[in-house]
Amino acid sequence: MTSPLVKAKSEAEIYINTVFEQMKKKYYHQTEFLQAVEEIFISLVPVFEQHPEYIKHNILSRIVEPDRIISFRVTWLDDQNNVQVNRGYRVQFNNVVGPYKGGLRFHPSVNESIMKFLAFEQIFKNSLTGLPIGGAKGGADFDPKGKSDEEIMRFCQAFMTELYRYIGPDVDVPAGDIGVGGREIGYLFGQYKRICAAHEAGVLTGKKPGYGGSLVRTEATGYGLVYFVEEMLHDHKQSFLDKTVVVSGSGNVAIYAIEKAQHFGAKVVACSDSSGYIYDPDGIDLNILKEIKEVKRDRIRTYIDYRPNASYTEGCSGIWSIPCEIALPCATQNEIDGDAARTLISNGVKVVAEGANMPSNLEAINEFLNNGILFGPAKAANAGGVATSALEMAQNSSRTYWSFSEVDEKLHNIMKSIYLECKNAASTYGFEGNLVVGSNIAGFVKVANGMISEGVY
Ligand SMILES: NC(=O)C1=CN([C@@H]2O[C@H](COP(=O)(O)OP(=O)(O)OC[C@H]3O[C@@H](n4cnc5c(N)ncnc54)[C@H](O)[C@@H]3O)[C@@H](O)[C@H]2O)C=CC1
Ligand SMILES: O=C(O)CCC(=O)C(=O)O
Repeated sequence: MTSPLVKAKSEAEIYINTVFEQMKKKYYHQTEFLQAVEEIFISLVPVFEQHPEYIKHNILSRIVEPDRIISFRVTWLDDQNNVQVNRGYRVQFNNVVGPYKGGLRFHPSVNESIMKFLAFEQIFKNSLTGLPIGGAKGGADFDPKGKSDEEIMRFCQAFMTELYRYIGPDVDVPAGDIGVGGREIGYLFGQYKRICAAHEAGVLTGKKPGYGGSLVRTEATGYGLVYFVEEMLHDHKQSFLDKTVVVSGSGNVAIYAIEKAQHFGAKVVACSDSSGYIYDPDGIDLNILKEIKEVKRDRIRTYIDYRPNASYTEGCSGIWSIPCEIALPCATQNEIDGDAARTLISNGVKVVAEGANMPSNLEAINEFLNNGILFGPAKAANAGGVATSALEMAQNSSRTYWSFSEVDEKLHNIMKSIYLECKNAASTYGFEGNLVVGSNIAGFVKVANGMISEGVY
C-alpha cells in the first residue's frame, strides 16, 4: 500500500492530501485521531479515482468533522465524602446511516483525541454491520481501578445526570467499552430512567438480560472476532484446531475471544492486563481467569497462584514475544508497534486480528501486510459487539427477547457477511486479500452515498 499522503499525483490524491494537510494543521495535537484518519484516507484513493462525485460533494472535509462534541463536568462524592471532578464526553460523529451508536470508555487516558478516533472508526465499523447505526463514542477520564461499587454507582449517576439530555433510543445509544460493562450500564440506565421517568430500554445497550439486555451481547465482541478469524482461516483452508493463540487484555473482549477460540480447539497460552502478562504453557484456564477478572476484579498476576506451571511477567508489550500462530490484540490502542509486529512475524505468526480498536499502529499494519500475514482490521473484526447491540435495539423496539442461539446465529452470519464484504471490496478495487483497504472502502462507501442522498447539512 503506497501512501498518497506522501506524494500527490491524481486529482483524487491531491484532494485527499489537501484535506489531510488541513486536518494536520487544525488538529496537530490529536495524534490518535489523525492516525485513524490517515489509515482510512490511504485506503480511499482508488474509490475517489472512480467516484469524482465524492470530491464534488467534499465528502472528506465533512466526514472528518464530528456533528457535535459534548463535553461536561462530572462531579461526584467518593467514599470519604470528598468531592471529585472528572471530564465527560460524547462525540456524536455521524448519523447518516442511523442513530449515533458507540460505547463509553472510563479510563484515565480519555481525552478528546481518543474520543474522536474511536467515534470516527465507529462510523465505518457500524456501517459494515449492515444495520442502521451511526457512529459515536463517549466516556470520561475517570479511573475505575480501586473504586468501591458505591463509588462506581455514584460516578455513573453523575455522568448520566449530564448525558441524559443528549441521548435517546432514536437519537444516540451508548454502550460499554473499556471500564464500562454490565454493572456500569445498569447504574447508567437506572439514572436515565429516574430522570426521564420512562423505561426506554433502547437508550443504552449492553444491559443485563432481565431488564432489556440481549443474550450474547456480553460475549459478542470476542465471539465475533473469532468468527471473523474462522472465515479468514477457512478461506485459506485452515482452522483454529490446535493453533497456538496469544490474546492481549483480559477484559470483556479478551475473555470471550479466548472462550470461543478454545471452543474451536485452539490453545490460548497468554493474556494480559495493564500491569503485565501471564504465560500458561498448558493453555489458559478460563474459569480461573473469569473468577479473577469478572468476579474478584483482581490483577492478572494472581493467576499464577492457581497454576504452578504458569508464569507472570511485569509490563505488557513483552506478550508479543511469545511465539504463536494467531495473535488477537484485545486490550487497547497502539499496543502493537513496528517492533512488536516484526517480533511476531519472526516467531512465525500467521494471522493477526484486532479485537481492540486500533491496537496496531500504521507501521505494524504495513509490516503485517508486506509480510503476507492474514490481517483482520478492527473495524471489521471487532464489529460483532456493536452489531449485537443493534440486535438488542431491535429486540427493545419490538418488545421481545430472542434466545441465545438465535442471537448467536445472527451474530455469526453478520461476521461472515462483513468478511465477504471486505474481501469483495478489496478485490473490486485491485487490493486482493487486503482487508484493511476492503473494510475502509466498504464502510466508507455506504456512508458517503448516504451523505450525498441526504443533501448538504
Ligand atoms: N466491549 C466491547 O464490546 C468492544 C470493545 N472494543 C475494544 O476492545 C478493547 C478492550 O475493551 P474491553 O474488553 O471492552 O474493555 P475492558 O475494560 O473489559 O478490558 C480491557 C482490558 O485491557 C487491559 N488493558 C488496558 N490497557 C492495557 C495495556 N496497555 N496492555 C494490556 N492490557 C491492557 C485491562 O487491564 C483490561 O483487562 C478496547 O480497545 C475497546 O475499545 C471493541 C469493540 C467492542
Ligand atoms: O455496542 C456498542 O454500541 C459499542 C461497541 C463499541 O464501543 C465498539 O464497537 O468499539
